Amino acid sequence: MARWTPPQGGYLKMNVDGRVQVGGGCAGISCVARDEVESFGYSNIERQKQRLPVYKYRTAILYLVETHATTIIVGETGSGKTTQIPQFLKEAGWADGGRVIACTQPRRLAVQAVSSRVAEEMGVKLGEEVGYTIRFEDFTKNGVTMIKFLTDGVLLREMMDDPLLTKYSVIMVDEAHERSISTDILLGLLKKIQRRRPELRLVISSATIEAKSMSSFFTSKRRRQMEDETVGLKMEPAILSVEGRGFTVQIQYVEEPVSNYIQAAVSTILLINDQEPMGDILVFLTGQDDIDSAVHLLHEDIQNRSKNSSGLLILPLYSGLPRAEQELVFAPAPRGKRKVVISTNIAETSLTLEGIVYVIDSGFSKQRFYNPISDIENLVVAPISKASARQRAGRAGRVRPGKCYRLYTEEYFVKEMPNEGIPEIQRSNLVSCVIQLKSLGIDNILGFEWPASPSPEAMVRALEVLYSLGVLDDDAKLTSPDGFQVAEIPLDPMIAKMILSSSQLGCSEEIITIAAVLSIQSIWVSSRGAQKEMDEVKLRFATAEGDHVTFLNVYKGFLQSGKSSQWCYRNFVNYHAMKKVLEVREQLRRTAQRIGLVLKSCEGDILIVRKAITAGFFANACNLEAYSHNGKYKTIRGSQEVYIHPSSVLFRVNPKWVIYHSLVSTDKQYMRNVISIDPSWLREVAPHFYQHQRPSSIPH
Ligand SMILES: Nc1ncnc2c1ncn2[C@@H]1O[C@H](COP(=O)(O)OP(=O)(O)OP(=O)(O)O)[C@@H](O)[C@H]1O
Repeated sequence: MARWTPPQGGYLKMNVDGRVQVGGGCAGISCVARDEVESFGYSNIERQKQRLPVYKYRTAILYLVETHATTIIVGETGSGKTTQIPQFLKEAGWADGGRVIACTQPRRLAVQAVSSRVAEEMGVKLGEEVGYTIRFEDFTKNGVTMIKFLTDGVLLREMMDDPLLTKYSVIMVDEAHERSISTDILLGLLKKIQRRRPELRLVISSATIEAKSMSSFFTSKRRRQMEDETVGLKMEPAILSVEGRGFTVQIQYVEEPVSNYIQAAVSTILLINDQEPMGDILVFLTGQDDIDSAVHLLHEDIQNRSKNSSGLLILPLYSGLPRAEQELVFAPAPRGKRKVVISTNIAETSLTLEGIVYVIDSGFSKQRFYNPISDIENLVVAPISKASARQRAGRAGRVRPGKCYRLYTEEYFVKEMPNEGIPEIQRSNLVSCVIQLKSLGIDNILGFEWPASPSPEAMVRALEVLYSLGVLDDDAKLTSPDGFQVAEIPLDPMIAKMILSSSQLGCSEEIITIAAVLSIQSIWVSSRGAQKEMDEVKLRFATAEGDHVTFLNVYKGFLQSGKSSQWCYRNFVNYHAMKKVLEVREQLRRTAQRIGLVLKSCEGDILIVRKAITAGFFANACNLEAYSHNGKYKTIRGSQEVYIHPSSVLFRVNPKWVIYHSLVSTDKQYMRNVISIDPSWLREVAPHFYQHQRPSSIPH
């Protein structure tokens, strides 16, 4: 990850381009002038709806959906696709007779935000006519919910119980341009479903999608033949382009490339605060570490220098943040305060934060990159695409005109920034994806029709891992019962396998707690500027066995305290995260019971807990280099150089053999959540995987 040296203070010089890049047209609606901004009404929802560009296309959209199996709708960000199209469909009767209209989103936060907006617009209670489902959370009512927002991942899971998705009349796949891995799998499967259920309508909506390539994906000889069978219904997709945008967003670029985007973002916040009229600020950085640094720098400024900046209300936003803290970004800023939301690209699409007038775009995001040769998946800070940059700018023009400050030059934007990002499926580990397809009965994965084909190497790697986990058999079919059970658990197959093994070993209560903690980004609060104190407190829970066992101690302490928030505060434990752990744990216990696992505690026999972890994560085993003084490990498979992350309780302890849960890549490859193991367990739990290993590298 590139780290730039901070600039020597001072504000950035921005270069205002006269052209309006985002939101230029206002769709025939006259844009409000700045002095009108404050009084721009939120009151009349109906009037707001009618102002949206998509409103003029209502009849056209309904006609196309009626007459075409698939309709592709391309429209600028803010044109009203997400919030309005499901309502049009409902009004036209697509939810009559107990049928449901689905609208998928790549991100959980967007699902929640958009569903509450639509419920508000329709004047109904969220969870009734309009509901939502995200992993571990279902806010819908059978027979009552007519419009359901859900993540694309959840819709994939629903196919396991109902492969033809029979309760849905229309499925709208929103933000298709993001090309998330689940969106791509979903598109491939929906195409298949339409062969069996031509009456199912698809609406694929996107801000920037190359409509032609999506259209050719949904066009085939077979589909043309189907037109003769489906009287009056066209199987070839229709494409509709919704002209018009939200409000004007003026774009500003830096004159010279910035050397440190965090510092540059902070300087720009202060610049806006000093020089621009009231209005909230949304900043796009890459991840929690960047965001924490920016928040820290801003707080320093508030304390040390600028009196003005005391009027700032600073709010971080990232997916690992507990829900209650995420929701703060939606609340209006107190009078006289300017809200500054510092976010990852979680806020890039579908979200409307009402007060946002200014957007600061760092030009970077954290992206997944998987190398099938080394079998390592990293989250890397990488430049965003033009499509993302436009989405980010669009967050400023949602309910009033705005400004977007791009922390890169115009020349870079025009000449170097790629138009579109690489689809996630082409840069991800495919283990979860393969098991999902297998569980849906798609046996010929290599022959599956993908909107963008994944690499054969990644596919083979995934098959190999699943085979070694005992999830697939020699014919690459799901094994029974293990394979089917793993597929039923809505977590990474390695975690699912760990849970399965714990049921056999008699420690499922402990392993389910660990799985719940691992599904949360972090159970610790950020150090509140007291790193040393925090490290000391952490030591109270730490064990020489590693982080997973430490989590068990924290969980135990939390229960013994009577689930006290005070206890959490004293111990630097995030109370909301622990509440989430309880929730997820309950869900996992229910899933485990449903699929026939034995729920049992090992009453403190930590050795079998570590063995169960090894049964899921044997592929992540590492060995400390002989005579290594700097804690250098090598992965058993692939011989990659890795180190224990400083946040791990095993940092500096450096046991000889360890297993990690995930890798993060900064200046080095760091293992996060690490546990020490006995290497003889590796051959015991995964004989196939380690059979070709040099005998000397794994002791018997
Ligand atoms: N929570 C909200 N509060 C106020 N206005 C909102 C809210 N949600 C949506 N809107 C209004 O509706 C407009 C359209 O939002 P919608 O999400 O439907 O657009 P979209 O075309 O799907 O854009 P995107 O591709 O960015 O999601 C917004 O620009 C905003 O004016």
